[in-house]
Amino acid sequence: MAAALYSPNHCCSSPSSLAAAAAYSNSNSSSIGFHKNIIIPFSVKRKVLGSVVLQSNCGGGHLSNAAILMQDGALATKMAATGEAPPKNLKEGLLSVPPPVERKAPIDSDVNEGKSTVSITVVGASGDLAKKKIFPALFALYYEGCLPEHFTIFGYARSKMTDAELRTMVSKTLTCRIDKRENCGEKMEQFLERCFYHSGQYDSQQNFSELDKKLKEHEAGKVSNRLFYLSIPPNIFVNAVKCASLSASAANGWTRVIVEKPFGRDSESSAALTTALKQYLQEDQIFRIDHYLGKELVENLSVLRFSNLIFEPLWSRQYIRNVQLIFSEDFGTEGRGGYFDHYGIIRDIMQNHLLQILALFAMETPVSLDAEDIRNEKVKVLRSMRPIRVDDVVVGQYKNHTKGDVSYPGYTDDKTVPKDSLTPTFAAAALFIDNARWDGVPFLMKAGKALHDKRAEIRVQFRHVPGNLYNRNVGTGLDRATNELVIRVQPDEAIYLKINNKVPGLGMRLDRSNLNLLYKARYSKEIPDAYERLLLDAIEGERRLFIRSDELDAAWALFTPVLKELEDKKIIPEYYPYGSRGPVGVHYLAARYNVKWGDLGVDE
Ligand SMILES: NC(=O)C1=CN([C@@H]2O[C@H](COP(=O)(O)OP(=O)(O)OC[C@H]3O[C@@H](n4cnc5c(N)ncnc54)[C@H](OP(=O)(O)O)[C@@H]3O)[C@@H](O)[C@H]2O)C=CC1
Ligand SMILES: O=C1O[C@H](COP(=O)(O)O)[C@@H](O)[C@H](O)[C@H]1O
Repeated sequence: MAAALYSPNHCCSSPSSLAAAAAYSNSNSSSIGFHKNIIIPFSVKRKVLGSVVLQSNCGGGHLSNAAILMQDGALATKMAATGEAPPKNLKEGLLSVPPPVERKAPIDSDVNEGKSTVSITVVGASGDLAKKKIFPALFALYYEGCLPEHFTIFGYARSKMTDAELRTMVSKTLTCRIDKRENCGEKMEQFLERCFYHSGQYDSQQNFSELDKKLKEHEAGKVSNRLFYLSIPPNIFVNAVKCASLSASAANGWTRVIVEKPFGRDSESSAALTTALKQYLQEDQIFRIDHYLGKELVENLSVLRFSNLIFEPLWSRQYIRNVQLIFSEDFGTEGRGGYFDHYGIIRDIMQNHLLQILALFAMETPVSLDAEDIRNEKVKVLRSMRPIRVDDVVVGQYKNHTKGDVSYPGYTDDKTVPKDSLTPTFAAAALFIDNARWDGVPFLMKAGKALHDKRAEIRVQFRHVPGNLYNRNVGTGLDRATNELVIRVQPDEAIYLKINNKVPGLGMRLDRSNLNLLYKARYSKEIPDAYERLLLDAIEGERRLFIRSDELDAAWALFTPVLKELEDKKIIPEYYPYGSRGPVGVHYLAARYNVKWGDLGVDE
């Protein structure tokens, strides 16, 4: 029997391991995979017309190598990324190899073959994000066998720490999704042994040269690739990039820099940041992270739309009445008030996370899944957007609230926030895309902190069924009877479609039900954290989920004028109690466009 095996390049490239896996797959076993010649569990096994396709834990759709077991038992590999032809002696019609999902970005085959190294430096390693997200994500990748064979992780910050102290700090925070898994302790030990620390200033080339020296020792003469993750406040981005680039760039491999948001606070400062970064880096070395693009359900948005015939034909003004992009958190700016007060919720969430989702949602079909093709389509959406009117924006700020014995602080109770701050902790806005597909469709965004629940979702409300035979049975709630598609990004990831159906029985009464794909009911595997996907992508040179500079410019061009107007006019936010549903103004905004917020309805 013939078998076709697909594997991500970084996990599985050895022909002998592929052969072993192929043989194993033929033995009617449960799902398998392979890593460094050792068979490890895989998550998915599918039959494709007599061939067996395996996907690894490291990438799902990010497939790059296909190993083809031929009839005579010989094994050949096909580099999907290079488009190399299948082996000549492959008998025609023997195999059905589904087209690989190509990653056209250069796949670092040297890394996979163990010839080169990847050094990851977390700049700002002593900080909140590094502890909370970056180190746990790196460990999860290591646990899953997704990091290259030769890798080293360095923490870099001003704080004085030894390697051992960094390891202790990191070990305390590895309370990630992996921590209850088999062999977690052992894996963690192995992971920590590959973590080191260097203390230095962010603007000292001398200190970065010292780091370079240490990195070289670990790279041991191999081709070196270096990834710097800037997990530091934005005012020191440029200094750190300058020093890293001039004094610690890879000598003979790639150098990439992940930059955390905020990328400026308006068009001007963002452009200045881009110009400054480009003094030291090429655009293709800069990976601007928007971690919402790494979330599973956001990643699934294009799959849902472009791989299901039933959605794409409805995806326009003809059938969609409005789209809602909703973000809410049930806690305030606790601990981050100093940062937040300079930015506010529009810059913190709307201009990046929600707008990126909107662009993905509304873009035309890209030519391919190639990063540039997708980003080209997103930019077109952003550039087709109508300027936001200040009247189409509602801003709010949370105030203190006591519930029972518990007292919740107001935003300005934070000592790092000025008492008279007008910074919005909540905002809602109506946006429009002036193109043929979306003309006149309101895209309503809403984002807030210290609200009654935590959620991020996309709601698509469809139009009424014309001449609906069943209007009579629906009664006056015609609005409630329209279909709604909900993509719940978090928590409890789900995609559900509200449909009308008949209540069973002899009468004719209509009911509203959900066709519900609840991920935790459908899949036993945990959903990886967004940072895992994005770090892996950066290591692989996959830019699809990172923000290109022209996307960033277009996003700022949309929001800068309205932000300026809100700030110049000193618009006073509507105050809402901590833990409430937010300012009532959002209902007036929605009503102006004949919209009802889906999350505030009776049957959300
Ligand atoms: N925390 C979060 O949840 C999120 C953070 N971000 C972004 O990620 C980046 C890092 O965030 P976070 O970890 O919270 O930041 P921190 O405030 O924790 O700063 C990270 C490290 O930078 C150094 N640092 C802090 N302030 C200064 C300063 N004024 N001058 C020089 N060095 C300083 C400190 O290290 P040392 O003193 O040891 O040098 C600190 O440990 C920021 O750009 C932030 O906007 C984005 C999304 C979410
Ligand atoms: O970028 C940010 O995102 C977080 C929310 O991220 P999530 O993955 O936990 O939903 C938000 O709290 C923070 O203010 C913002 O800077």
